[in-house]
Order: sequence, then structure tokens, then C-alpha cells
Amino acid sequence: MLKIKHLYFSYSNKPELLKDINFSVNRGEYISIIGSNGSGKSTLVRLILGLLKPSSGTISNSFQNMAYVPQRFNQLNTHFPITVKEILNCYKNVRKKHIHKEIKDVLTLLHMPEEENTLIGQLSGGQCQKVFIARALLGDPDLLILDEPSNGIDRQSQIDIYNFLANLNKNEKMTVICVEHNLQAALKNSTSFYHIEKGKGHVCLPEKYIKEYIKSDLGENTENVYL
Ligand SMILES: Nc1ncnc2c1ncn2[C@@H]1O[C@H](COP(=O)(O)OP(=O)(O)OP(=O)(O)O)[C@@H](O)[C@H]1O
Repeated sequence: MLKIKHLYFSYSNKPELLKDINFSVNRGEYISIIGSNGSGKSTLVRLILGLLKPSSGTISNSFQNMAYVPQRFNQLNTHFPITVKEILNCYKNVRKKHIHKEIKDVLTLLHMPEEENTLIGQLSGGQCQKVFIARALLGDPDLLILDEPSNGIDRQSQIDIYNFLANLNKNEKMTVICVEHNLQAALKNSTSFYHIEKGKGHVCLPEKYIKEYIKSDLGENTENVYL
């Protein structure tokens, strides 16, 4: 279980970004963290990962093995001449004893075993994203955290990735936390939403979120909100 209590956070010399965040994630849940741009979703993830320290409050975490899939373009230089297998091998060498799966096996899970010798620059955006998900799975995590996995990728890859995540969650019982702007996918996959706005957060049921927040903006016409 992950439990966040009375968490406050601000970047240095900036106003408080997160104010009294209280939030739990139980094993087997799929939580989508939603909210407008700049509301602090990725910052909350960095706090959960231990990359940032709260100004005050606590984060207790009994998951044994967290893995993180960052926003797609954050760390990818597609001009660098490196193959899929080399990327996964680098990660394997760095993480060593935390690696519990074979490269071939994770690529097969993502339906791309034949791409292991392909240069990263020759992959589509969706395939790149799958490589980073495969990388995260090398450690056989019990908590998988993703930051906007469908950002900037084609629709078919989005469908593949969300089906894959739903399967990991429902059938492999992997706990998932996903920073999300894709409300249709979030609605389909999530057990609950954590909505952050103006520094405050609250847990809500996906259908209730759509009703409360989307309908208040758009009236009854919510059809075009998804994807
Ligand atoms: N390292 C940093 N130093 C100072 N300010 C930062 C830093 N990283 C993010 N911020 C600021 O904190 C705020 C929240 O950023 P964050 O990336 O957490 O938001 P977000 O909700 O994930 O946004 P988006 O949906 O656009 O990805 C933004 O105003 C951002 O500019």
C-alpha cells in the first residue's frame, strides 16, 4: 500500500504547489491522476518516486518494486544510434539485481520481439512508448507508474497500450498509477481518479468525475471530450 498524508510541496522560492494531499493506493488498484496543465500531477509522481522531498507530510510505501515510465519525449534523443535491445541492456546493467525478466520476454509481451535490433530513431512514437514500458517491466514491478503514456502517439498504439495496461492490472494484478489527460482511457481502465486542482486533491469515481467536472463545463454534450 502507498499512503500519502498531509503532504505539502513547493519548488524553491515558489508558492505552494501541493497543499495537504491525502491519498492511498491499495494493491490491485489502477489510479489515474488527472487535473489541468501545471496542477502538479507529475510533481506528485516525482514525490512518490522519492525524486523530490515533501516540504511536510509523509509518504509511506510498502510496494517492493516500483517502475516508472516517464513522459515520452522527456528523455529520448531519437538521433542517437542505439537499438531497442541496447536501451534495455543499459537499463539491465544499471539496475542489475532489480531485474527479474528477460529482454526477449518483455518485448514479446509488448508484441515487438522482432524489433530488438531496430534503431530507436526508426520506431514510431507508439513503438518507442512500448519500449519504455518494456523497460519498466524488466524489474517485474508490483507498482507501475506512468506519466501520460498516450502523449503524442497514434490512436492504434494508444488502444494497444491501454489494453495492455488493463490486462496487466486486471489479470496480472499489477497496481498502476497513471498521470492522465486521456479521459476515455482513464475512464475505461481506472478503479478511481485522483483529481488535483489548485493544489488540492480528492479521490473520485471516474463516472462521477465526468459528471461533476465535464458536464459542468460542457452541459450534457460530453461525447467529444473523449480522445
Ligand atoms: N523543477 C522545477 N522547478 C520549478 N518549478 C517546476 C519544476 N518542475 C515543475 N515546475 C512547475 O510546477 C508546476 C507543476 O508542474 P507539473 O509538471 O507537476 O504539472 P502537471 O500537472 O504534471 O502538468 P502537465 O499536465 O502540463 O504535465 C508548473 O507550474 C511547473 O512549471
